[in-house]
Amino acid sequence: MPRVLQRIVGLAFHYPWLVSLAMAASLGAALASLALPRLLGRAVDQAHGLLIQGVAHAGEARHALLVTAAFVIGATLVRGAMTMWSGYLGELVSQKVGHDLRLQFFQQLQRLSFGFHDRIHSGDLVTRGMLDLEGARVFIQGGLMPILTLVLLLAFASWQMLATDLTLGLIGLAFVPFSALALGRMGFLLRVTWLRFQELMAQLTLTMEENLQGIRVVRAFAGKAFEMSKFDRASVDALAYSYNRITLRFRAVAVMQVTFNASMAGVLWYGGHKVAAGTMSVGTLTAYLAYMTLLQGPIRQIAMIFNAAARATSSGARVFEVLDLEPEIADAPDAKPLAPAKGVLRFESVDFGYVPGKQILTGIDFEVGPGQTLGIVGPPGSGKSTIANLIPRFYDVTGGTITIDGVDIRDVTLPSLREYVGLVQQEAFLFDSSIGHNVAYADPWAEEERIVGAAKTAQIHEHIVGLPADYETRVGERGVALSGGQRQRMSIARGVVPGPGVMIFDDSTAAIDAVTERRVRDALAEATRTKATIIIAHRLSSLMHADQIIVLDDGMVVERGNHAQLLKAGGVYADLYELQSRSDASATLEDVTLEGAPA
Ligand SMILES: Nc1ncnc2c1ncn2[C@@H]1O[C@H](COP(=O)(O)OP(=O)(O)OP(=O)(O)O)[C@@H](O)[C@H]1O
Repeated sequence: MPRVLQRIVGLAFHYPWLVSLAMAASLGAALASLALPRLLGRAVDQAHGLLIQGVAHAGEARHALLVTAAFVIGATLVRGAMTMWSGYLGELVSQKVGHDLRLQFFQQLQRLSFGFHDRIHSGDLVTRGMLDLEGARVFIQGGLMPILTLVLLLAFASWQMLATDLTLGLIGLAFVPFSALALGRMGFLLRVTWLRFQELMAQLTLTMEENLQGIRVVRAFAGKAFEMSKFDRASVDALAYSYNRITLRFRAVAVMQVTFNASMAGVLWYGGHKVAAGTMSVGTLTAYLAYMTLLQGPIRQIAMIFNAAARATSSGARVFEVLDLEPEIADAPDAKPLAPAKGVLRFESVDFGYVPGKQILTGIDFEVGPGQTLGIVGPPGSGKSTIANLIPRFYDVTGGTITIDGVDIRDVTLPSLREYVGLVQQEAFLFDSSIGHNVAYADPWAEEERIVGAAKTAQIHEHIVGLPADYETRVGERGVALSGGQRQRMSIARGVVPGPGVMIFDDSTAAIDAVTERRVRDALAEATRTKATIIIAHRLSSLMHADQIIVLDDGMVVERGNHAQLLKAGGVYADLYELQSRSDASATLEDVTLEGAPA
């Protein structure tokens, strides 16, 4: 059995009692089924006896026939009840395993580092967590549970047929090698087909997800036809693989059915001759045929089991591939919770690259203590957000160190570090939940006054109280009911609630108008009075009050000082300030470089 299937079976055995009961019920169903051919054979012989003996022993024979008939009914009832129980318990176990796997998968997605999420698209992960996981789950009820009944039925019926009459038994089982060959071929090809099908489903999910997220862009740029053709291509390919799968399955079923029917005809022909010659009773031949009929259902089912096994092998491999990953960023074995004394954040010769061989940051040095503000400015792509991502250890530095009060952040536990570092990101993502829940996301037990206080700091309180259910108002999917600036202010409020020791604002006021931004800034200055604060911005008015400003270019610090010192130095910062205060407040350092120094 492939390792993936062994693992799935292992998961089912986390419920040993349920599995044992289901197996016992399967066993009961198989035994009851196996009793039927013999009973039927006996009934035929008894009826035949009644026919040839005439009235001589009619009462006795009729009684015997009735007893056999009662046994047939009893065996049928037992088989029905046991089949129902094994089906019910099998489904129960598989649902429990599905639930466990879903939880493990979701937990793993939370554990895995940003580097992993950069590499694998969320659409692919959604497919693995839903469709592939389902493929692994259904193997338990559709593959593992019926297998015991099938093996028992096949083994016992074959043995009975061979033991009663070897030649007739061999004729009856002649279909087995052909069926095994057809099944083996089908199983191998199906595994490949299922894998490709799952990959295509991931591609479809990805396209659909991207389209829903970017529906405004698609509509604005009339991209409907292009997106439709992209989706259609993947969908047509997936359909082709589905056809391929169905064809493979039905081809194998056809081989099995034809060879089975040929064997059955052989049994009738050879057995008929024996009955005619008086060397076999009609009842024995009937029992033979009944055994073969009994095998017909399982043989059809075997094709389905092979299909379920092939699907589970490819689907399970995709699920376990994610579950087996170790997060690149994890607590060191001897990590201790962060216990900051003063709360001084220091970058010492920090180098970083997202991928090997492509350096993004080089030799970054700075220090920011409690009550101090560091401003970071630089052209787009110069590495400002990357600096912000390194502080809560979304990624680890590739050179140098980041310390808090002299302790390397790689030596402290991740939860304590991330609790200590508050990051208000560029993209103001909001959950589909109430305003209050969104603001208090980092601390769901925050008292109302803290939530309201944070909203007031972010200058969004007035707007919230004007909404139909103020703090209970639901924010639409991804916060579409709010404007860009309102979402950014919500995001600032959310960053302020937990009251972390280091606050980082990554271009988090870009969508807010200049007047409101000034008010946010003043309120934030008060709220972050005792914290180490980092402000990343293109608009210099957002960070000119900072104690220290660093100017980044291509991942390196090219200028450093406070606003007055930088103006005096007359470098790119001074040029940008000139440009922004003269005309264009949204001008960036890229514009300065493009334009050259303003006149
Ligand atoms: N997850 C990532 N994987 C690989 N490269 C990345 C990743 N994120 C950013 N980069 C690259 O790192 C460089 C710095 O990006 P970063 O987002 O830090 O710039 P930035 O200065 O914040 O830009 P902006 O002002 O536009 O926000 C860019 O060249 C970018 O393409």
